[in-house]
Amino acid sequence: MRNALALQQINKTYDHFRLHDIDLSVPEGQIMGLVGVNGAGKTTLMRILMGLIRPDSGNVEVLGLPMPDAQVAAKRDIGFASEDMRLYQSQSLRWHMDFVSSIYPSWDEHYAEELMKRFDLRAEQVLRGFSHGQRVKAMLLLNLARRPKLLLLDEPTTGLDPVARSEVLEALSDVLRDETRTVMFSSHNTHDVEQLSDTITFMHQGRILACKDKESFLDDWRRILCQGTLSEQVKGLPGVAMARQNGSIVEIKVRHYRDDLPEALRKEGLLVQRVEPMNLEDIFVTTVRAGASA
Ligand SMILES: Nc1ncnc2c1ncn2[C@@H]1O[C@H](COP(=O)(O)OP(=O)(O)OP(=O)(O)O)[C@@H](O)[C@H]1O
Repeated sequence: MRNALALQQINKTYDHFRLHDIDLSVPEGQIMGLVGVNGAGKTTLMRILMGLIRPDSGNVEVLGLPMPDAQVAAKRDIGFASEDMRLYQSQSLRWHMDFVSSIYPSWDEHYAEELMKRFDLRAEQVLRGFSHGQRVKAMLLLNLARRPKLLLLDEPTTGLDPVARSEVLEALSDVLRDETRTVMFSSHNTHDVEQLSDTITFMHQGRILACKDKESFLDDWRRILCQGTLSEQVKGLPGVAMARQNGSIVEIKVRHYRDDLPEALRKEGLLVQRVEPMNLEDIFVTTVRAGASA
């Protein structure tokens, strides 16, 4: 399968931040969710993919074209929605739709009308009067109706109420049905990401901590509850990412869980009471706090 985007050994340094040796690729037709806390570097990565920022080193290829050098050609087939993209406040949604359709021959008016109904937007309304949620939906409509080969969505669900969020997530999952379209979207919210993504990437402090499909994350991690006293030896057992004493209970979170771990814990004087799966949010938070790869 061909890659829709590929980043190789990307570095970018700002005064107080650095993207470190980013290697990341997304095959055509896949949905990649990029999860990271504030300041992780998600927007910087997306801007590099769009050719808006030139990395200090490394190679960027988007839809088979080198970026930023071929950005004019590549952008014909990329949709990019981010909060800081400005719409014209004094113009209506219809004006924006006409404007975008005049530039992009791939504009699908039928799909645009369908999205307008689904998002409950009015074409004649002037953007100044739009709420935050309506603005996000308008931005998505303008990008989705172009039917780009690659969609880059920077935090499309941030700041939306629960209803608007589910409408946006539904529209995005419809995009999934088209196997020729690739989507990369960023979020703080693991729930949104796990609903939509084939592959999930954890990013923190400018580094990729992990990149795999959801099932692999869930298979790998376990939370173990034991009775007893936590020792340094337990913290040093293979795979232990977090261990803490809570009264008489010891809680342990483990990556690369192996069936022989309960026996190793018993040898350290702990009485294992429960071994349970972890959800993606817990895995993400534990990974970030452990500061290691998942
Ligand atoms: N042009 C710039 N000059 C200096 N520093 C920058 C610049 N752009 C981004 N940064 C810094 O890079 C870091 C990563 O920012 P970025 O916006 O990529 O993170 P993010 O993961 O998208 O965060 P958020 O979730 O808050 O949007 C931040 O510390 C930010 O201050």
